[in-house]
Amino acid sequence: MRKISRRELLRLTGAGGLGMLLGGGTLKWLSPSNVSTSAPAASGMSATGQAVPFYGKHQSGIVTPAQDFLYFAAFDLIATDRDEVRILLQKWSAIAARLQRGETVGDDEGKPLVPPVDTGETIGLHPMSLSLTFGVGPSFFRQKGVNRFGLADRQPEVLSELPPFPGDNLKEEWCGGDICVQACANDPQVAFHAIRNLARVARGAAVLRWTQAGFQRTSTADAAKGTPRNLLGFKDGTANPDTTDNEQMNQVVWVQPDEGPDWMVNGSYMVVRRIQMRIEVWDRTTLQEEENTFGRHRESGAPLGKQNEFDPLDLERKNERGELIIPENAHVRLAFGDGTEKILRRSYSYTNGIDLDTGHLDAGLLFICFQRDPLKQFVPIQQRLAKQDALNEYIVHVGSAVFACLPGAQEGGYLGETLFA
Ligand SMILES: C=CC1=C(C)c2cc3[nH]c(cc4nc(cc5[nH]c(cc1n2)c(C)c5CCC(=O)O)C(CCC(=O)O)=C4C)c(C)c3C=C
Ligand SMILES: [Fe+2]
Repeated sequence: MRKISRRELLRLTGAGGLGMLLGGGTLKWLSPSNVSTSAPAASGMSATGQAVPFYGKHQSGIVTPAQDFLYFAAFDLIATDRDEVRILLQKWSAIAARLQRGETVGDDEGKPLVPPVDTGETIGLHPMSLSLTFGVGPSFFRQKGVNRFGLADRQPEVLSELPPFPGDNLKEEWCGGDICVQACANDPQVAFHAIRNLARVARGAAVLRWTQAGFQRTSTADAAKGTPRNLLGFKDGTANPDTTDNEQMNQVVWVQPDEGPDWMVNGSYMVVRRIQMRIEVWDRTTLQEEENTFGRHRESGAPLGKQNEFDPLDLERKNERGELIIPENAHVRLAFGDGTEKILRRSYSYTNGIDLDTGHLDAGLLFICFQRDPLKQFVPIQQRLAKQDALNEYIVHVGSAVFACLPGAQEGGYLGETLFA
């Protein structure tokens, strides 16, 4: 890892930025040996409170178990040269490793006359399985056609803006971003703290573009950790590929050595769609109509006509009147297609007060999925759904973004090292 000089750091952060946070002192926060552990000793820590390793072949937060809460942030770079971007990723990697261990950004002891290095709201808290997953969007490489950081020749062919889909009602304020950070944790304050502090140290290099908090039923509410339900009341995630099966994950999620670009091997592509639900309309719909919309039973999550949640879909089966049991326009039929396109979904519900246009609750799904190739996986599925899905009566896509999630970093290295090599 190339060391960051003090001059580089000060140029990047400005007098009021990290330079000040450091109190004119040393770059102590970057050193893993200088650890200010805010987390209590591991004894007595529940499984949900444990640390998820930051370093590894792949980034965490993709195939690692989904936590209860999400804080998602898309950033725009205001850095003007490539070194500033590299330094930002180096700083973020060092800090992310600390935060995932349950540590604060840095040691504040003995510096009463400067602002604390860390904002403090996680002092004394467990790591809470925090994972921080970083990705770069198409605009990271080219902004309005401009090769802004000299990295345009490294842009993956499959990392392009998603095509428009019928029915989209995308709002600028929920779209795009040069870099994303997906913070997931079993405590909302831990997830928020991570984004807040990453944004704080990015000062002078990147600014927040949009954020979205998300949640699902907590592991305390369902100790058995069954499939979570979305805000339409249905189990969501049943037919996901098995994240513990490496072979499946290599087929569906991880970029393989033969498909390039080389710097993305062991990374994955993330698609994010902010999907608003027309919950007032849904709440006036009969149970039968709801179940026909998804093609699954609400209570059990089983495919229509089957008993158990994990029974396979039978898309040919007809009732005594000769009608398909899972209707032609049911969500699962169209999402499954011919079974060749698979994605790993890792979505969270959101609520955002009231939609001022309609006076209704603003609630929905921050749909997040991972795949090796968004153009061959997400796009054809969404093309079928956008055209025909019975669910379209009850949802509208209002935000959209795509990111290349970097391969994992090795200890002593940083996220994006292969990209900047
Ligand atoms: C383009 C991809 C998908 C979008 C967008 C999407 C939106 C969306 N989905 C639900 C609820 C459910 N989806 C379910 C299954 C399912 N959905 C997708 C893809 C997208 N969904 C896939 C690939 C699948 C699996 C299909 C299969 O192989 O069987 C289900 C059923 C249970 C499950 O398997 O998870 C539900 C419920 C909502 C509410 C939504 C937008 C708001
Ligand atoms: Fe779905």
